[in-house]
Amino acid sequence: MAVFTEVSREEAAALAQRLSLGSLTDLRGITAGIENTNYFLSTDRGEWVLTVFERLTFEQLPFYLQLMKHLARREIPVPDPQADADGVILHRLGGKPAAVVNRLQGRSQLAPASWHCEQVGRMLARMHLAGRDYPLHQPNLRGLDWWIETVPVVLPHLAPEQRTLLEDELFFQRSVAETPANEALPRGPVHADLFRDNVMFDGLPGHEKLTGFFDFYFAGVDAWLFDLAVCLNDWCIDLSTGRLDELRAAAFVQAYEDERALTHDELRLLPAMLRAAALRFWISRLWDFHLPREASMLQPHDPTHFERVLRERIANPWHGVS
Ligand SMILES: Nc1ncnc2c1ncn2[C@@H]1O[C@H](COP(=O)(O)OP(=O)(O)O)[C@@H](O)[C@H]1O
Ligand SMILES: N[C@@H](CCOP(=O)(O)O)C(=O)O
Repeated sequence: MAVFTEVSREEAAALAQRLSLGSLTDLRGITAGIENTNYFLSTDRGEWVLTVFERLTFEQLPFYLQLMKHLARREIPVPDPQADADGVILHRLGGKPAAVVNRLQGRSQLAPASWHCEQVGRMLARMHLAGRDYPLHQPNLRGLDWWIETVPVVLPHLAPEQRTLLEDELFFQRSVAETPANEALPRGPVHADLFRDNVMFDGLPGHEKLTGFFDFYFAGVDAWLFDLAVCLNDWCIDLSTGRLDELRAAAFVQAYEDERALTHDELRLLPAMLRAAALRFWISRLWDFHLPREASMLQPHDPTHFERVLRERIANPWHGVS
């Protein structure tokens, strides 16, 4: 259950009115999600999602909300934060930060085929290009510095062969990070967590169309290739073995490249970046699993999945579409 902060109908109606969204007709708590309180808010003018932020602060939120606004203005289908008459998009409910965004239609595609991957790949590249002139800056807070800080915290909970893998991979990634090729990678705002459950599709089975990307609260400025690698590891994978599914991966990358061709350095670093993306989520899942935060209400994700993916990416490097 992900309603940590109760919002009354009166509070929601007043906020909807202030944002010129019409008269409230329905307010329903959303059970999915682990970080924030989310409600579907309906008015006589449409459907919206009201989020009360439980972890992110008033100081941190402008980077994420303004990024969504920036992308929405450039016709990337992402939730568009609604402004009041003064242009303010960050609101306050129960003393906590809150936002209202438009509701994306449809549902997540949890068993994607090539045509879903193509649509996500194409839109990912468009999103990267649309973010080039985004003026705010925040690093990827789950990047290399965070791995260096967190690996020693999780190591004591691991078996000897897992420790070796984790330490060796961190060493490898630190060396890659210092190379000129890595420094030359094109960068900009990235979603950094664009898994299947953060994308919506709508339409009849077999004919689904992408309706949007959401949950931008791990976004930051990083290499575009990192975003691509995170997606390949989730959208184009055989979940039981961790192997990349060549067909879906090729469809994803080709569609991405229809919008933006990968550079020579990106192609060269793709195998290392697929390892980096697996490492990132192995570390965060280990951290959630062994050091659960007090407020966490849901079962942590299985860390062994990303350990398997990492071993697989090391054993069978994937160099992209030839
Ligand atoms: N803009 C949106 N449009 C449609 N559904 C949304 C939107 N934002 C969130 N949701 C729904 O709410 C659920 C929880 O959102 P999520 O961002 O994953 O929460 P949390 O930040 O708590 O992890 C999603 O799985 C999705 O079903
Ligand atoms: N995608 C990550 C978890 C991030 O949490 P989210 O539910 O907010 O997307 C993972 O699978 O480990």
